[in-house]
Amino acid sequence: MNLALPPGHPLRLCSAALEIAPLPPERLLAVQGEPTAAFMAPNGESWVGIGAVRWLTGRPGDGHALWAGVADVSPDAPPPTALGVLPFSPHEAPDELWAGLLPGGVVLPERLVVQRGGRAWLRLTLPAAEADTLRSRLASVARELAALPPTESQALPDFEEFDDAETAARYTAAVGDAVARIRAGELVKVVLARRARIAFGAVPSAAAVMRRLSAHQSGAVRYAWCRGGKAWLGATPETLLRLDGRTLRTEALAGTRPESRAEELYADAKERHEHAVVVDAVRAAIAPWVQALPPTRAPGLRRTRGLAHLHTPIEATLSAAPDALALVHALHPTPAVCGLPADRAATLLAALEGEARGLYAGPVLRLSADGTAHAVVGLRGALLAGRLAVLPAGAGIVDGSDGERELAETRAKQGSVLDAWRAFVAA
Ligand SMILES: C=C(O[C@@H]1C=C(C(=O)O)C=C[C@H]1O)C(=O)O
Repeated sequence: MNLALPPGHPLRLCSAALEIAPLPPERLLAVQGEPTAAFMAPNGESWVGIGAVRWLTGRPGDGHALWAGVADVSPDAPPPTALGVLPFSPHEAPDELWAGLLPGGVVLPERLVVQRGGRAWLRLTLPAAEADTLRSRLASVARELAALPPTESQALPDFEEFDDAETAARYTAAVGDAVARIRAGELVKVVLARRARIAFGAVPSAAAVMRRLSAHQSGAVRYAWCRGGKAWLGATPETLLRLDGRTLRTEALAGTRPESRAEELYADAKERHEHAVVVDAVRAAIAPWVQALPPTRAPGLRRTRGLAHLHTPIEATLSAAPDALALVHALHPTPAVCGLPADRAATLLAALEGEARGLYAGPVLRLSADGTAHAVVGLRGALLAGRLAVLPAGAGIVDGSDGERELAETRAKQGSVLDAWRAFVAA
């Protein structure tokens, strides 16, 4: 084996890949890892990482540290790829619910299964000192994966929602408070979230929960971060950024209706305002990084199963070599999940929500060694802890927002997760 770097150095890693038989990516969530992380794109490409050979906080500049000293001996296979999740706010104190899943970070997985174009590869990355064992360990991990039982096909236990009335009343009151502050000129927009709490009759497998979401929301990016017996997983419609060479693609996604009433979004001044605030903020965030901002354009619609959003794609060419993590930090949090001005909105939402956001609305990352990257926003998700599932969802509050309507919007967003689970329970 011809490694470019001398073995024996603790900072050196070697990485090799082996083609394996494709398998449902969700099945891999049953493999215990510290952590197990998944990123599944609508085009069928998926990455599932198990364990970590490097685990960084995800600060700007960490990208270089991820790949430094990694010798890839399988350059014809899909490249080494890091996966990660970042909290909504690095300043928030985690509560009991999120303990174990936080602080997140960016992980170079020890075992990585990449699938694309109907093919699958297992990649193993190890300290270079263990390079001699790479091939035999690849073969034995491949055998273990091939023998995994199909846990993703298990039926989901029945479930029910509890304590909704109390949190619903608190939410409508918080919307009233926020509107009063917006009218007083303190801020322009704030996104307020609330949790739905679900009790399953028995502990569900994360693989089966994820599979229902994948089947129902195949047009979304599905993600998972599992650690210490808990999982944060979901199917999000929102991309924070995509990088391919110097091409940067981002978007504004805000303004919501049930899918059957999607066309109303165009004529609704409040939704158009909510959306325009996000467009302006995203353009301002990328302005220092790009050669030229694209002309502004009228929003279109993004339809997910059950919901529709106003959507403005924004594409530009970067003026220098990309640093995906720096761009993620420049864009996050957009006013689609926080508000405007961002600092006032963050303070207000923390006070009014009264519960930690944890990984909800935080960036979910796929960073590949070939420089391509995709970051999405951790929405439409559920935190699984034993028989409990907690589903956070929010709605953008501006002048003119009504508490009951915003509450209904958060329920509809939680419904996109619950409907996926129900569809299977009823089948
Ligand atoms: C905050 C959420 O969604 C965000 C808020 C939206 C809105 O206020 O219209 C729409 C899409 C997302 O950007 C969520 O799903 O929890």
